[in-house]
Amino acid sequence: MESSAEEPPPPLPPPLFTFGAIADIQYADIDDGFNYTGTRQRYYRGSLQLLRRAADSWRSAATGGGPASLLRFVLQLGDIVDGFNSRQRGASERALDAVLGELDRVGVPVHHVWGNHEFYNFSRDELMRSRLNSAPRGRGDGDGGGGGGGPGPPLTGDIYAYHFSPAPGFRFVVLDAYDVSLLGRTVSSVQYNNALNILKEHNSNEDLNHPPVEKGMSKFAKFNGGFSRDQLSWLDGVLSQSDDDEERVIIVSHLPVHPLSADPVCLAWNSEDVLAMIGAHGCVVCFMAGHDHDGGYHRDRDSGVHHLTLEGVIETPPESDAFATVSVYEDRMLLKGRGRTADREMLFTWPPDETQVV
Ligand SMILES: Nc1ncnc2c1ncn2[C@@H]1O[C@H](COP(=O)(O)OP(=O)(O)O)[C@@H](O)[C@H]1O
Repeated sequence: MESSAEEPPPPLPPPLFTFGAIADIQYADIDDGFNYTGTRQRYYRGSLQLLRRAADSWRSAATGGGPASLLRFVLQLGDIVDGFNSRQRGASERALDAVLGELDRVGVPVHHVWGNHEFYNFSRDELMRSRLNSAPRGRGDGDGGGGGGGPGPPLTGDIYAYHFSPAPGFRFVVLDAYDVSLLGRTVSSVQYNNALNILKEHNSNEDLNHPPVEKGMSKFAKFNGGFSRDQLSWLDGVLSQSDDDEERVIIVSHLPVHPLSADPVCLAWNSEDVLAMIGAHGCVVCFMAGHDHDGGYHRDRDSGVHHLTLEGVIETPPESDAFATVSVYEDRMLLKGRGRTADREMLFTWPPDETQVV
C-alpha cells in the first residue's frame, strides 16, 4: 500500500502548564442595562452565571487530565464588580463576595488585575487590604510583589504591580494601569493633581469621562489611566532580568496598549511608553488586557508580541460565554476560547519561519 504524500504533524506533547483568563465580569445584582452610548446590552446578574460556568470548566481542568496539563492559576483581568454596586450600601462587598466565592471553587490561585470599576467600588487603600490584592507578600526572592523584592528598583508607595513565575522559563507581570489616574486617588493628593494635569492637557471637555474627538486622543478619558515613571522603571528592571534569564514573559493589565488590539478609546494614557519598553526587551511574548468588551487581537509586526484583549463577560448574552483556558508549551500558547472568545494559537518565534502559520 502506498503511503500518503504528507504525514500528519506529530501530536503536541502535554503543555508545561495551563491557566484560565477572564475579563470584565462587572457583576451587580441589578436588572440588565446598557453601556453609556446605549449600543450594547449589559447582563449584570447573568455575568455571575457566566463566571460560574468558567469556574466549573477550570475546576475540571484543575482536577482532571494528566499532571502536566493541570490548570495552575486564573487571571482575572479587572472590573470584577460593576460600579453600580457603589450606589447601594453594602452592595459592593456583597457582589465581591459572590464573584470571589465562584473563583474560590476552582481551587487554584487567582491573580487579580485592577480596572476602573474596582475604583468605583473601593478606595486604593481598601483594595490593597482586600482579597483583590493577589501580590505575594513579604517575599524578596524575585517572585515577590508590590513593594517587595524582585529585580530592578523596588516598587515604592501603593503601586499594585508584581510578577510571578508559574514554571521555570516563564514569568507573568501584573501591571497597575491606574497608577496615574483620577480613579483611586484622593482629590487632595499629589498623584491626583498630576493625573488631572495630564488629563486636562489632552482633554478639554467639561466632563472628563467624555473622550476627546481628536485622532489618537480618545484614550485621554477619566475612565482610563496610565503607568508612572516608577512603575515603568520597575518593569524595565524585571524585563531586563528576564532577558538575561531567557524567560518568556506575559504581561497583564486592565488597559490594552496596542492601538490595533482594541478600540483606541480603551488604551492606557501612556500606551506608547509601554509599547516602546516591550519592544526593547526580547523576553515579552504576550500582553493580555480587558476593558474593551468587544475584545481584540493583534500581533505586533516589529516585536512579534501578541496583544490580546479578552471579550468582556458583562456584554456577553446568557446563552453564550466569554473566557479562555490557555495551555503553554515551549514554543507557543494555545488558547481555547469559549463562546465569544475564539481559539487562538500564539507562537513565540518571530519572525515566523515558513512552516508556521500565524
Ligand atoms: N462617552 C462618555 N461620555 C461621558 N461619560 C462616559 C462616556 N463613556 C463612559 N462614561 C462614563 O464613564 C464611566 C465608565 O464607563 P463604563 O462604560 O461603565 O466603563 P467600562 O467600559 O469600563 O464598563 C461611567 O461612569 C460612564 O457613565
